[in-house]
Formats: sequence, structure tokens, C-alpha cells
Amino acid sequence: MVQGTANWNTEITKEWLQSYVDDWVQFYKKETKEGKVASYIPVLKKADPNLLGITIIGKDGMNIQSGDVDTPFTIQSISKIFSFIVACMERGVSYVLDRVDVEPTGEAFNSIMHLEMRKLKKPFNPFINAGAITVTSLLNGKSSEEKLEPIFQLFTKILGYRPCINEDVYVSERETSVRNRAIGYYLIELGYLESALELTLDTYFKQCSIEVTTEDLAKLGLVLANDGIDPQTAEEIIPRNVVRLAKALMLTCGMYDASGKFAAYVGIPAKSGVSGGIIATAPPRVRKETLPFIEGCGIGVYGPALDDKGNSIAGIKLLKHIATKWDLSVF
Ligand SMILES: NC(=O)CC[C@H](N)C(=O)O
Repeated sequence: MVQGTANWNTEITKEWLQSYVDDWVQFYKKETKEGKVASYIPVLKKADPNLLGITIIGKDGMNIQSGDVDTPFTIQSISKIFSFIVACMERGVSYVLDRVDVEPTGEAFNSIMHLEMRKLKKPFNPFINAGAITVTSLLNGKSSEEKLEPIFQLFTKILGYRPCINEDVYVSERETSVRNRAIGYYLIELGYLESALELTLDTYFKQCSIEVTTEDLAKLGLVLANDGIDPQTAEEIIPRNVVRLAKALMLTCGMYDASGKFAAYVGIPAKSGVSGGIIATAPPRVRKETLPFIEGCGIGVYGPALDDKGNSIAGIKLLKHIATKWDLSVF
């Protein structure tokens, strides 16, 4: 039985929150049975569909972890937030937005349809594959290592360690991703790719194969919640205007063609990936009563069993429950 609505008006202790989150994770874990792990990247099929884990980190350092938090997974589409951020920092926001729009598509992330419609001025947003591949082509550098280095540096600064690329996933995607290649060819024809196709795709596959944990996603989400400033060091890691754009895109386009429902029922900027990860970022709220994580928090979720839109099936339900109980919505 899920514990009911609490009166959060008493002092909020870590133990107390932990017991709630443990209870909720256990409750939603059975929902994993309703989903399926991604299979179009062959290695992703090896994931255990029963897993569900979450990490929540507050601005004050409160760190709640529950469920299967020790299994690393590849970041996949969540990387699109950070390639977009780095491209904006390297090339300037207006340069990037001249080449990708900020409109949701209502289509699947790997849809080609809009590229074929000649009315299109530019890819709809940086979180669909067409937009993300375009953004990756804008990154400075002559090799995939050079292009990815600023992303790795950003991660290293926030996470306190340098994450690795999962070679098996990278090779598996590189060898099977005919659709991303097709998108790449369309982008060449339309004049959007600024670096060679092979280099761009190779960089894109590698960025998607960076291995992370729910704690890593929570730390990244916390910096976004805190307007780009690292709460521990007070250093501005990402400029405010770039973070604002990234979060607006997460809210409108982050959960594929379920983004509208997620905004309506959960109400926090979030981004998911096909490996089953979700990053969410809850900004500070202004309320009289005391609520958990009132100063904002970052959340990382892992649950590889996906729903029919490609989002972690149990992860979404867990996030919805937590956001409702703790009133995390930005609206
Ligand atoms: N939605 C995703 O996470 C997709 C990322 C995956 N690497 C792809 O390009 O197909």
C-alpha cells in the first residue's frame, strides 16, 4: 500500500523521506511488468526489465536513493540536453537557434516525416534525432574526441569524475542505426550538417553511449534546477539564458510525444532516454508550508522497461506520484 498524503508541516528528516520513497519505489516496481526494454539497439535488450531506481538530490545536499541505483546505464537521448547546452556555449544561442527550432513535434523522436516536408525551415527541436544530430554537427572539433571533450568536462565538473563511453552500446548502435543514417543523409541534402556525416554520427553515437547512474542524473538535474550554478561551489557552470532554454525544451519536448501529458500531470522539466533513464529538474517553489526539497532538486530515474512512447513505464508513474505528493510542479 502506498503511504498516503503526509502533512509535511513537521520537520523533514532524511529518514522520513527515505521511508516514503522506499515505499513508493516498491509499489511502482510492479509496473515494470507492463513495459518492454528497447530492442532496436541490440545491446540494450540485455537490460533487466524489472529494475527501478531513483536518486533525488536537494540544493542543501540531501540525497535520497532507493531501489536499483547501482546499475549504470547509457545516457542516450538525455545527452541531447548537454550537447545543446555546449553548442550554445560554443557557438552562441542565436547561431544554434538559426539551425534548430524550439517547437515540439508530437512525433516519435526518430521520425523522418518532417524532414521530407519541404515547408520545413529547420529541424523542429534539438531533442528529436534530426535536431540532435544537427546540434552535434555544430560542436567544435575535428574528431569525435574533440567534439565531445567540452561535454565530458562539463560532466566531470558536476559529477566529480569523468564518465566513460560504454563501448558495447556504442558499437551496437553504430552498426545498426540505419534510421539515424537516413536522417543524416536528409540533413546533408537540406544543408544542415556542419561537419562530415561519419564524424557527426560517430560523435552522436558516442554521446548517447556515455554511461551514468541515477545519482549522476540527479546531480546534473540539480545544476539545471539551480539555474546553472553548482550549489556546492557557487560556480556558474552553465549560463542562465542557456539553462532557461534547455529547461523550456525539456518541458515541451523532453518526453517525446508524451511531453504534453508529462507537463500536465507531473509538471517538471524532464528528459528521457531509450535505455530507461529520466533526468528531472524541480526548481525552488514559493509556498508558505514546508514541503520537501523546497529549494529545488535534481532527480535521476532508471527503469529500462519502456511504455509505448519510449519512456520508462514505472519511472514516469513514480515521478508523477512524487511530484504530486511533494507539489514539485512548476505550475
Ligand atoms: N530516445 C533515445 O534515447 C534515442 C537515442 C538513440 N541513441 C538513438 O539515436 O536512436
